[in-house]
Order: sequence, then C-alpha cells, then structure tokens
Amino acid sequence: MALRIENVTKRFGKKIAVDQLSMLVEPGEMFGMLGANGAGKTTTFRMMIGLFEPNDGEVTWDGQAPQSLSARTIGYLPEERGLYPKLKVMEQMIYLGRLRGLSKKEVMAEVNMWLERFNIPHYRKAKVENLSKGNQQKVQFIAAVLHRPDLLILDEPFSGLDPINVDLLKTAVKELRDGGTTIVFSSHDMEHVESLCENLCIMDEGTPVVHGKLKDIKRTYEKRKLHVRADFPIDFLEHIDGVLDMTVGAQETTIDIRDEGVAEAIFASLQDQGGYVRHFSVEEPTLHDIFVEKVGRSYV
Ligand SMILES: Nc1ncnc2c1ncn2[C@@H]1O[C@H](COP(=O)(O)OP(=O)(O)OP(=O)(O)O)[C@@H](O)[C@H]1O
Repeated sequence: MALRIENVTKRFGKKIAVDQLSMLVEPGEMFGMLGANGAGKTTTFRMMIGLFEPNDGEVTWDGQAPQSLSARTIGYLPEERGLYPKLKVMEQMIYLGRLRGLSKKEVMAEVNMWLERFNIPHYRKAKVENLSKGNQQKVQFIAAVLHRPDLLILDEPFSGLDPINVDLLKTAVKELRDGGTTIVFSSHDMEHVESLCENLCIMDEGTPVVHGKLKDIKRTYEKRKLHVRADFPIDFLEHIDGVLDMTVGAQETTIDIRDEGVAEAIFASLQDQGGYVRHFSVEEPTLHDIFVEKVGRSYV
C-alpha cells in the first residue's frame, strides 16, 4: 500500500509549483516533507488527496489514483485549518465522521478517546471559536484521524503549538505510525523532521533538493564541525590540510573540516603539543548543513 509520486509536475499558469517530483512512501512509514514558504509542499499534498491533478506524472496510493479511493482511506490535516467556528466540537466531529461513513456512536467513542488523550475532554460541547489556537489545532487533528485512515497527511501539524503540545502530538503521531498508519507530514522545522522521520524530502522552489533516508543523506555528507577547548593557543591548527575554516569563540574554537579523517590529524597534533585539552568533539552534520551545501544558501 505504498504512496507513489512519479515524476509529478504541477503548474499554475507559468508558475511551476512542483517540478518533476518523485518519491515513494512505504507502508507504515513516517515521511517528512521540508521546505520554506512556497516550496511546493501544500501543492504536493493536494495532489496526494486528489484535490489537484498533476499536469504531468502520477500520484497513487496502493496503485490507485486518490480520486478513486474511499473517503475512509486518507486523513488530511489542511494547512488552512477548516473547522466551522460556530459549531460545537462534538457536533462537528459527528458531521465529519458521518461524511466518511462512520456511525454517530463510532465517532463519539473515537473523539472522546482523543479528547482525553489531548487533555481537553471538557471541550466536547464548546464552540470551536471559543478554543485557543492550539486546542483548535488538536481538534483539527482529531478530525483528520477519527476514521482511522490508512494514509495520514499532515500539513504543518506542529506550527502554532507550544512545546508541551508539540510533544503530545509527536507521541500521538508516532503511535499511529507504530499501529501501521502511513504518515506524511510537512514542516518548516528541520528538527521535527530529524526527530521523527527515517525518510524525507527537502523541497526548494518546487524541486526536491535532498531526498532519501536520513542516515544515507548524512553519510554522503563528509564535512564535519569540530569543537575544541584547550588551555594553550591552537591557531596552528589552521595550517593542517583539510581545515576549511576556524572560528575562535570565547569558550571554544569551532573548526570546519573536509572529512572526519582531518579530525584525527587535528587530534594527533594537539597531543603533540602536550597541553591540556578540555574538550574535543566532532559534530554530526545537520540537515541544515546539508541543505546549505546543496542549495548554496541558508534554508530560511
Ligand atoms: N492555487 C494556486 N494558484 C496559483 N499559484 C499557486 C496555487 N497554489 C500554490 N501556488 C503557488 O505555488 C507555489 C508553491 O506553493 P505551496 O503552497 O505548495 O508551497 P508550500 O511549500 O506549502 O508553502 P507554505 O509553507 O508557505 O505553505 C507558490 O509559489 C504558490 O504561490
């Protein structure tokens, strides 16, 4: 039941919103879509749910076009949150659940379970407009999952939530994934994607610039950052082959190096000095480092 995006392009007039995007989301996987404003994430999601047709290429879930899937197959948290402000939470959920073929009883059981989990059971009968932005977002999330979809698409699920609620939602999303739901979510925030996904795609102006398994992406990036704190001057390190840049801070010196082998050479030459080295560490590359190298500018 994989989600396949094959060579998909979507244009709006002359604007190419998504340009030859291919990606595969395996069943039961959590896949992260990263990209700054206007990168093409929402357009991609709208093609996944069948709201937009690609100009070229194909989107399928389990071999079928999204338009031909049952209303229960996909759950979608839209970026432009779309709840009816005047309706009460449970009324609204029952309405949405019935549209997807659930009975009132089924919806109520499911929604009550989620409201408890999100620590807002007392809002069952509250009008949506009277809820805080974060709580409205939780309710919108419940609307996306109440029919237990096989494929869950979440557009910026963490934006606007405080850190406690981000954790609450992350835990819920992980549990759904562990229960077999296939999840695709977007975020501007690289850390959310690094902490949740094995596979990811970074979009930039409609084009996938970094794509694949997080582990493999990191492995192919050789540059490293080194942090050194020593009780003696270490400026001589800048002459070592493979040192790309050195920044002397108040506490420690940060050294950009060509690859991890250079760290060994630096370590050996520090030992030769015979002084006391308080700190020596090699930093893993972040997604941000990788983006900067690929695209030639900062992410946001
Ligand atoms: N319906 C539309 N008509 C015309 N242009 C559109 C339409 N939808 C999106 N675009 C354009 O396509 C590009 C990609 O937009 P999209 O909303 O997919 O990006 P995004 O990555 O979701 O950005 P954000 O993080 O700001 O939501 C943008 O330049 C946008 O202006």
